[in-house]
Amino acid sequence: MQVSQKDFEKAQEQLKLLKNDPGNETKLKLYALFKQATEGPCNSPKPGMLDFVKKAKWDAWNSLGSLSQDNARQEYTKLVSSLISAESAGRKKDTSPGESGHGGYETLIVTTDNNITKIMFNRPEKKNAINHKMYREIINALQEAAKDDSTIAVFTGNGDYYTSGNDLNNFSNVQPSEMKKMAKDAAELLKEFVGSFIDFPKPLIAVVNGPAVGISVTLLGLFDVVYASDRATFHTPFSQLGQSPEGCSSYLFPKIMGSAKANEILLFNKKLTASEACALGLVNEVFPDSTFQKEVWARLKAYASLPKNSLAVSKQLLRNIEKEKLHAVNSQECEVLTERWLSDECLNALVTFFQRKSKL
Ligand SMILES: CCC/C=C/C(=O)SCCNC(=O)CCNC(=O)[C@H](O)C(C)(C)COP(=O)([O-])OP(=O)([O-])OC[C@H]1O[C@@H](n2cnc3c(N)ncnc32)[C@H](O)[C@@H]1OP(=O)([O-])[O-]
Repeated sequence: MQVSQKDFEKAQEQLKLLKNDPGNETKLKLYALFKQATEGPCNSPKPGMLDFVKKAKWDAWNSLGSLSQDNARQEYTKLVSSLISAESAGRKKDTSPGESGHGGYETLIVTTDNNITKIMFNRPEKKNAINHKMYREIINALQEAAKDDSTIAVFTGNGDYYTSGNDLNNFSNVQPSEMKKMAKDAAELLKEFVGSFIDFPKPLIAVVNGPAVGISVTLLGLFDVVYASDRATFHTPFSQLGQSPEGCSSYLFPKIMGSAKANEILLFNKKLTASEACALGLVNEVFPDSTFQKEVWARLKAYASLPKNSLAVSKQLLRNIEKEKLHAVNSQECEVLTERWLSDECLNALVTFFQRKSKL
């Protein structure tokens, strides 16, 4: 997209019409892009350490390096336009007073409040099963949360389930001639999906409000903290479904809980109670369901008031040691699954589910 000087000036006018404060980080970004667009790379002397505001502005501008004035104009205009559309999308109906809703999601409720971006699975009538749309929306929500003003991001489920994992309808209505393509596309989506958890730059917390199945369990190894209600259970019925582990669990579960315990869970479908998952190190702490929400959100509010940048750099230090390995594991798991999805074992398990002969 080529942005003219006129578009750039229009964006400056539009910015004045914003009703909500976009937050310091976004304001610094806008400042830096504006300076780069109008004056080119940072050319002023570095302010003293104690001149916090000037230093933050200088750092933001300087961080743009040799970005061209054209590109800076373009990025500035794009950022303003995204702020305007987010504001005009308005607050979602499901938000409480004080929460700002992120519009445009069908399968999730995404809100930001008290420096916490909450991403809530929202298909309660289907036990929050993750259909293709939800995979895509989660990837988008994580991208948004990485850039927004929140300090931490939290996943939870609406209704009685956390989530029942992959929506098995993702595999239905596929013509035999399209099976290979379906498996390849699904593996690509899964790789991108898990990759967005591996790369997420801020502390990521799971508030497991009820039973969790399949991929929603394996992904927990990629979260920084996991809190669970005592109603929650953790089940990865991969063999039963003719499938194989994903979410980097083939590497992270043995690391978290030791091979023997991981084998029972990942090979033999062992379903864990919340207290078992806690004893194995997959869950940090279990709360009685009656006080779960109150206790957990009070704690998260306190975490989210800690210095945001310090938390982000610390999270990244911890994650970066393993990032490459995790991406490699993710690729391999997706490759194996591509084959599994074409196997008779997997097809038979799906037929069984849809015939309602057995439930897990
Ligand atoms: C891609 C990456 C690899 C990922 C692997 C995994 O995640 S492996 C793990 C994959 N996950 C599984 O294998 C879990 C499969 N699901 C189950 O075994 C059971 O539904 C249950 C135990 C979760 C809840 O039993 P319950 O008797 O309490 O409730 P209910 O059964 O009456 O459910 C209400 C409605 O929701 C529907 N629905 C729920 N979950 C799914 C789903 N995942 N899919 C589709 N639909 C699902 C259900 O059909 C029903 O729809 P209806 O009839 O109203 O149109």
